[in-house]
Amino acid sequence: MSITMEQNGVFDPALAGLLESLVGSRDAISASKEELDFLSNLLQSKELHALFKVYNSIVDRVHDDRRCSPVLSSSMQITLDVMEVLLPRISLSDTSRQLFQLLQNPHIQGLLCAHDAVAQKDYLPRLPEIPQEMDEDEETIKIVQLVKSTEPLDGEPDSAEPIVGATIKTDEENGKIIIARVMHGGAADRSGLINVGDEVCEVNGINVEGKSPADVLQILQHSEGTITFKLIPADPKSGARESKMKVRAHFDFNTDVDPYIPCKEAGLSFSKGEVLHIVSQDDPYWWQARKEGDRNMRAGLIPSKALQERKIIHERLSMADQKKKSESDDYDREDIATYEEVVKLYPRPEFPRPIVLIGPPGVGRNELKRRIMELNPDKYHTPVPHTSRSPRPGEVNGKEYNFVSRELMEEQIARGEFLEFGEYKGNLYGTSLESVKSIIRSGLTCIINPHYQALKMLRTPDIKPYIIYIKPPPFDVLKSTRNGAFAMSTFDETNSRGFTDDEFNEILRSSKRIEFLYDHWFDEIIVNDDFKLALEQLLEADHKLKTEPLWAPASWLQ
Ligand SMILES: Nc1ncnc2c1ncn2[C@@H]1O[C@H](COP(=O)(O)OP(=O)(O)OP(=O)(O)O)[C@@H](O)[C@H]1O
Repeated sequence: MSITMEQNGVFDPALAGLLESLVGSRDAISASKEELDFLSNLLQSKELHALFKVYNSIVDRVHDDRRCSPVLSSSMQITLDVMEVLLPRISLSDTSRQLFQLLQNPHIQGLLCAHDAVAQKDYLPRLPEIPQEMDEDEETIKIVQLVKSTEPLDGEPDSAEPIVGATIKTDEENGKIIIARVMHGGAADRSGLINVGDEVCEVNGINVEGKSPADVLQILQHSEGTITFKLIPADPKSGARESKMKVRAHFDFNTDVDPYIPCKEAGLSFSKGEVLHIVSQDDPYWWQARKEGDRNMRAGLIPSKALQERKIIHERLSMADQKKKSESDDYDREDIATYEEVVKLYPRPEFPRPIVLIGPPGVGRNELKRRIMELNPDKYHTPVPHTSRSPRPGEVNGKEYNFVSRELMEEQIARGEFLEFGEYKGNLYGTSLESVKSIIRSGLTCIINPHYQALKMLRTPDIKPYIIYIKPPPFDVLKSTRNGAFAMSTFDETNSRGFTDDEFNEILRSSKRIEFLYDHWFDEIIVNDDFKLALEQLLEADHKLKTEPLWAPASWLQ
C-alpha cells in the first residue's frame, strides 16, 4: 500500500505519527488488508484532518482564556419570551416587526438551539451499550490525564478548588479510594472521563491502595502540570446532565463556618436573596450550584433543601426551648424558607405588576404612595376602599369609597375576598382583592400599602406583586428626619402632634418583626431616611419593573 502524505498544510502531526506507526507495524497487526487500508485511508483523509484542526483550535481557546464559556444556556427560551412581548407591538412599530421576523427565522432559531445544546453540554453521543463479552472478573481500567487547576472557586483569591474539580473518599465497604463528587464545570467534569464512584488505583504512577484520602490529596498537591489517574470505572450511566433550575436563596450560607460541609474548599458561600443555578441534585444533602451570572463556570457545594430544612427545624426547636425562658415569639415563623425556584419575568405593558409597599405603621409608606400618585396621576392608581358606612354629603360611590351594606361586606370578608379589613366606630372598612385586579386589568400601575399580613393573599400568580419593603433608618436618623420635617404622629388619632421616642421605638420594633417574617419575599428594600431620595428610588424601581426582566417565583408561570 502506498502512503500519500497530505501536502496542503492541513495535515495534523499527531495523525501523521499515528499513520507512520501504522505503516511500520502493519505486519505485526492481526487485521485483514482491507481493514488496514481502510484505517490508513481514514488517517489520511482531508475531512479528518480538518476536523482535528477545528478541535485543536477549540481546545487551545478553551485553555487559553476560557472565552468559550457560555453566558447562559437558555437563549431559545429567552427568544420565545421576547417574541411573546413583541407580538402585540408588531402592528405598531416597524422595528418590533422586523425583530419579530428575524427571531422567527428557522435558521436563527436553529443556531440558538445549537448554542443552548452546546452550553448545556448536550452534545455527547449516546452510544449503544458495549456488549458484555468480557470475563466477569476482568476489570476495565481507564487512564485519564488532567491539567492541575489553580482557578478560584467563587472569585475569592485564596479558595482554590480541590485541584482537579473532584472530591475523593474512602469507600466504607471495601476501604478503596473512590471519586465522591465531580464538580460541574471543573476539570474532571469537562474531561467527561471521571465519574462519581470510579475507583482510584493510581495517581501519577503511585499506587493508592491502602492510602487515605488525605494521602492522595498530598500526592495531588505535590504534582505539577498534568496529573494522570488510573481508574476503575463505576457504573457508566452515572454521567448526569446539568439541571437548569434557578433558585433564590432565603438564607445566608458561609462555607467557612458551616460545621457539616464535607469539603470546605468545595463549598459555595452565598447571601440571602442571591440567585443560584442548581447544577446537580444528585446528592440528597449537598447540591452543586453556581451563582447566576457568574462567569466562573465551576460549581460549589451548597446544602440541599432537605438538609437546610432539617437545620431550620433543629434551630427552631432549640429556640422554642429558650422561649420558655425568654417568652420571645420570634421562632413562630410559619414558612421554612430555604430556596424558591425562580424564573425571569418579562414586563408585560398590558398587565403592569402592582407595587406593594410593606413596612411598619408610621414609616411613611402612605406618604410615598401619595406623592408618587401626585407626580403621575395617569399612571398610578390605588384601589378605592369599601365601607359599610353611609355616604356623607358630597361623597360619590366609587370615588372616596365603594359604599356597600354591612351584610354584603361581611359575606365577602367571610369568603376571603378582602385583602385587609377592620372596624372603626361601628363601621367596616377594607380593600378587596378584586379592586386590585381591576386596576391591573386596566393597564395602570396599582400601588398599595397594605398590612403585612395581606402579603400571603397578594403573592399569587394572578397578582404577581413587586414587593418593596420600606425600612426605617436607625433611631437617631428616624427621629431627626421626622422632627426636622415636623411629621405628624400616626399613632395619635387626632394627628396633631409629633412622634414620641416610644413611637419611634415601636416603628423599629415592628420593622424587625416584619423583616423576620417576610424578608424572603422582598423584591427590593428602600430605607426611608431622606424622603426625596426614597421617592426617587421608588420611581427607579418602577422603571426597572417596566423595562427589565426580573426574577420571580417559577410557580407564577406554570
Ligand atoms: N423620610 C421622611 N422624612 C420626614 N418625614 C417623613 C418621612 N417619611 C414620612 N414622613 C412623615 O411621617 C409621617 C407619617 O408618614 P405616613 O403618613 O406615610 O405614615 P403611615 O401612613 O402611618 O405609615 P405607613 O403608611 O407607612 O404605615 C407623615 O407626616 C409623613 O409626612
